[in-house]
Amino acid sequence: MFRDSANTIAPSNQDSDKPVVDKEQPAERTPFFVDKNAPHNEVDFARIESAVRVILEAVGEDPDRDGLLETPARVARMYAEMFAGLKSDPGRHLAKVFAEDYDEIVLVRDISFCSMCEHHLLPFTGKAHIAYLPSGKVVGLSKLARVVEEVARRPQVQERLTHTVANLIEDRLSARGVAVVVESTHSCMTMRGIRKPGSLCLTSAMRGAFKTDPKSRAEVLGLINRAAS
Ligand SMILES: Nc1nc2c(ncn2[C@@H]2O[C@H](COP(=O)(O)OP(=O)(O)OP(=O)(O)O)[C@@H](O)[C@H]2O)c(=O)[nH]1
Ligand SMILES: [Zn+2]
Repeated sequence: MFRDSANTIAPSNQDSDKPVVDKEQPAERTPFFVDKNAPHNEVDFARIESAVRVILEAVGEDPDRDGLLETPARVARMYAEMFAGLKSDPGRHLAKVFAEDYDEIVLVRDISFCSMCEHHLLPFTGKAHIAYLPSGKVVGLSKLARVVEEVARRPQVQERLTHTVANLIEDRLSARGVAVVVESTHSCMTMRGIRKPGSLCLTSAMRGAFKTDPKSRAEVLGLINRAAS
């Protein structure tokens, strides 16, 4: 992330204590924080907006009442954000690697994510833990979180999220082993339907040595499950 200079506030002038906005900045401004690597997906805003109007009418609401006037546009923006990873290639984050003579476990734990259940279009949120056994090259740690973030931004089931991340890391890093464990709460099980707040869904995908060698598997699961110190 970086701070966009176009959005900086000029120092106070002598007449007022209030900061003044730099006159040089363009009328159309980019967001204050811009993450150039964030996933991006164009959605059809107009169609989402008209669909949301239809849904509001169908549930007995008046989409023209004050409080709901901007709701269709808000929902369209929300879907653009929630589904930003739909057409992107999350593997691109694993393209830059560093040669490193290290062949033990690399684990990034507790990567928070928010995804969307494809059955109900309700969020499921939780944490992903990613471990791999490098084969001569390592990747920047943040890139593992970027992969999770991007794969999460799709409508899906947790199982697919889990094995998609594992496959990407195995393929792109030629890792000797990959372990991905995902734990999350599904709103469709807590807010509606069976209504079981507190229920947790755990999924795992093991590849290479973590799948075939019980000792490696036990070691990585021990690290993942280790209580935070
Ligand atoms: N395997 C799996 N199931 C999921 C996931 N997210 C939601 N589900 C389940 O998808 C199922 C959809 O079941 P359906 O019977 O088609 O839909 P439903 O009548 O709304 O189901 P209920 O939630 O039981 O009311 C439900 O059991 C959900 O709990 C997921 O990530 N993985
Ligand atoms: Zn669901």
